[in-house]
Amino acid sequence: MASQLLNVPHLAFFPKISPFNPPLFSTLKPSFFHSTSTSRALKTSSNSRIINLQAVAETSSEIESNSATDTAALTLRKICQGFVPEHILHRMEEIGFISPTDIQREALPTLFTGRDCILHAQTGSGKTLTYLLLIFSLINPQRSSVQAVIVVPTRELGMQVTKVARMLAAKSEIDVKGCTVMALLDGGTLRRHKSWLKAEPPAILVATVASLCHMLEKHIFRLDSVKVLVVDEVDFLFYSSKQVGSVRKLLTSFSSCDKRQTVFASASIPQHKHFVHDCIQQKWTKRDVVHVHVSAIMPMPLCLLHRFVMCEKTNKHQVLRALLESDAPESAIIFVGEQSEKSKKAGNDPSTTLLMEFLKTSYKGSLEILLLEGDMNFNSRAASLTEIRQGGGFLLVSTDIAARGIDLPETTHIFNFDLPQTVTDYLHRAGRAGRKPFSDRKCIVANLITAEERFVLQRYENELMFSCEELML
Ligand SMILES: Nc1ncnc2c1ncn2[C@@H]1O[C@H](COP(=O)(O)OP(=O)(O)OP(=O)(O)O)[C@@H](O)[C@H]1O
Repeated sequence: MASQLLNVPHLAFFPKISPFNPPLFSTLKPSFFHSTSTSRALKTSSNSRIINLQAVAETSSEIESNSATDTAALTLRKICQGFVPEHILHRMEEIGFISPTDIQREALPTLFTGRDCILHAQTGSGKTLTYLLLIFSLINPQRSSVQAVIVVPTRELGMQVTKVARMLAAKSEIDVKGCTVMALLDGGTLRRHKSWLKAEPPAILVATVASLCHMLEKHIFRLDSVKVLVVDEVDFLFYSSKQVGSVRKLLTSFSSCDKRQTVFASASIPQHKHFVHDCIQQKWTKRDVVHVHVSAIMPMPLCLLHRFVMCEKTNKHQVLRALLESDAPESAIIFVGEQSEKSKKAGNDPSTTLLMEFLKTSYKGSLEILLLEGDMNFNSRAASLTEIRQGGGFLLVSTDIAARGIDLPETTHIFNFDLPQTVTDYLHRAGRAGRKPFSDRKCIVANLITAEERFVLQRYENELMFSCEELML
């Protein structure tokens, strides 16, 4: 193991809080929200709509948990017994899911009562298993209809969720028919899926928004028999993707919140009180939706140690190589910014290509160098992740496409070769490391910044409440 990683001094967390720069990540706002989170009635900047948050408080409720209570004896089996079929519980334990994570302990009892929930917990905290256990508690594999839909933002996340669902649903003697899980993802062969959906609908459908809406608009199937609708990375789908219109349609036109249980999940729900309000007002959820907020005062996992190296833009490749040599990560993701339209038009090579070329010629370590970016075709994207999952250490050069939801538990280091554009992006990129729920292993998030970018990183530190140590090379 790398000496750098083992010898990192224990960082005390002294968030830099100033009255002008409030540290509450929960008050982060998409640009169309007013910034004052404390007032009861707020005006949105875009349409002067008055929001009465009191109304939200009267209907929905919030479970806020910041510390792990003494529940050593509480197992996932105990929480799920009587709700989740025995053969799923057995599989769950075979895979190694024995003790509940905080979100599983806090949310599952509420989910089993049938209430809509917003699962709001740190990256790598086990939200996927939480909603999958709910789904397995509700579906009947003997029925030939789509009973649960999980909506995800990217094909990669869809493949990952499908894999976990299939692992849990693996055929058993009890469940003779087996529970079918279909991945309906952008870039797939929709023709084959159309016939499959019509002939033998799967019990669980994991889908990206565009592919799902295409099938619904073409009347290939309907959501009538859907008991649970999950939207994973919900804030991304609502605030950052171009598909927000389709997501809204999915929640209100193609199905009704009264007829299903709705679950939203993310590690970041900016302005969550407004979001809960919108859920109720827009009928995305029922009125008594529960916001389960775990580690509300600690948005990022404590096992992440954050550092920065100040350097010239022109010197970043060399600095990265020096960091790779000194830290010798077991596996790492190197995040690079998207190429701008202007740079594309000018015919420049994207930073990802330049970095790949540099690493291939000058990195002398043993890790496999792989690339993942949106412009690659779907097959190459799948090949990169498949190679990673086959084991062995990797250096994955990626744009933000790998920042959401991707679970590569062996990742010990994140390098922000380019600083992320937003504080939310920082949280999700950093959260690709430190993904072993009960491990106290420290992981490193290293930022390569220019002097002018220091204040941006400082802002991220304030808002996400972490402290970044300067590293001198
Ligand atoms: N109860 C458990 N015991 C052990 N490992 C678990 C448990 N629950 C989940 N995990 C593991 O924790 C890791 C992170 O889980 P998951 O991908 O669901 O995180 P997440 O909360 O969805 O994170 P993100 O917000 O980044 O998407 C996975 O490798 C998963 O297998």
